[in-house]
Formats: sequence, C-alpha cells, structure tokens
Amino acid sequence: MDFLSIPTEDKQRALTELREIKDLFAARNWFPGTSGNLSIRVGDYEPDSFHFAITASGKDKSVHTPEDFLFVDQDGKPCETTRLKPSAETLIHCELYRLTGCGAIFHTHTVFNNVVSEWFWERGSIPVEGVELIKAFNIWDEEAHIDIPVIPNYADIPKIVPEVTKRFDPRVPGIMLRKHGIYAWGANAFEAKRHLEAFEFLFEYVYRWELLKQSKASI
Ligand SMILES: CSC[C@@H](O)[C@@H](O)C(=O)COP(=O)(O)O
Ligand SMILES: [Zn+2]
Repeated sequence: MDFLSIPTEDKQRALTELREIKDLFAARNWFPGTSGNLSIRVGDYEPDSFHFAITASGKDKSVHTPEDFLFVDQDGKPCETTRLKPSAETLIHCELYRLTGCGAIFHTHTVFNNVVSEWFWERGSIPVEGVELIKAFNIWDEEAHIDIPVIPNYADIPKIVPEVTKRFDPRVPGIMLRKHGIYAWGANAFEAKRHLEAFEFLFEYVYRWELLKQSKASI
C-alpha cells in the first residue's frame, strides 16, 4: 500500500494516540533525559511494505510541539519531506513490525528494567515465575514461566537488529536491551500499553524478589 492512499483520518488517529500515550508515560517519568520512543503503524501490512508514525529523535517527550512525530516506511525512511529525524532506534521498530506484523511498539528506559537486564545478562533472559500479571501477555497457564530475552546494546543500532531477529520469541511480546530499555509491542496501542505496563510491573517484582532472596541468604 502506498503511503498517500492511507486515509488522512487513520494517520490523524495514530498521531492522537501517540500523543496520549506520550503524555501518560511522561507523567510516569518513563522518558528520562529524552530517552524512549513510540510508534504506531498505519494502513495495510505486508512484511516488506508498511508505514508507521514514530517519535522524532532527541525530543523532550514531556512537552508537546508540532514536531514530535513523523511517518516512515518499512526501511525507516520518512514518507514525506521533513526536516525531522526519526528516532535513532527506528530500525529496531522496523524489524519488530516485520517480524510480528504488530500495530504499535513502545520503548522505555527505567531503572528497574536496566538493573534486572544487567543482573540476568549472563543468563541471556530475565526469568519470571508464576506471577499473575504474565496473563497480560495472553499466557493463561497456571504458574506460567516466561523468559524475557536480553540482547546486547551496541552503539551501532543496525548491529542490534540481527540480535532482535535471533532472540525474538513470539510468546513474549517484548525484548530487553542490556542496560538500555524494553521494547514492547502489541496488535494496537491498547495492547502494546498493556504489555509494557506488565513488563514494568514484572521487572520491579523480579528486582525486589531477587533482593529479598539475597538478604535472606545472607542472614
Ligand atoms: C538520550 S538517551 C536515549 C537514547 O540514546 C535512545 O536509547 C532512546 O531511547 C531515545 O532516542 P531517540 O532517538 O530520541 O528515539
Ligand atoms: Zn532507547
């Protein structure tokens, strides 16, 4: 599908949703120091042809400006003439859309996600055992176990892309970049938000549980 044939109302709706999510997460301090990025796909999806709205790079995500978002294609190239630069991490969004066909991707840096990614770095994934909120990922087994993949955080973003491809797990709608942040996705903004919130809850749970286990072991 050609970008110009996507209805204007669909593009406007995506921008409004992005603005609302941006406000909400900014209020939770989920974008410290201009970190984080958000995207919502518009129009039809084919693995080699799709479009999405994404946050412009380096912006303070706690304020509104007319230059907060732009539209890019499956290669991360702007769809319209603009002086805005898409997020430096746009290629990670491109790869996640390609792999999943999802409708929205949200990325945040928090202290809890950073700390647990480092704590479990050598293991290659963050284990979560039997916590109720795993159900937010549509995993309904009793006492479910999940492993949230942790991948290296290279300065060169294109180098991260094959790591995403390699470690992507269709059962778990998120990937953690070591000491960097979580990428969570979903069929639409509602689902991606639910997934991101569940990941952040689980990271805090894991952090606190690990700490408790350590203090018990040292008594
Ligand atoms: C300013 S630290 C965070 C960045 O390096 C990056 O990881 C990030 O999440 C935001 O980059 P951006 O280009 O604004 O989308
Ligand atoms: Zn980041």
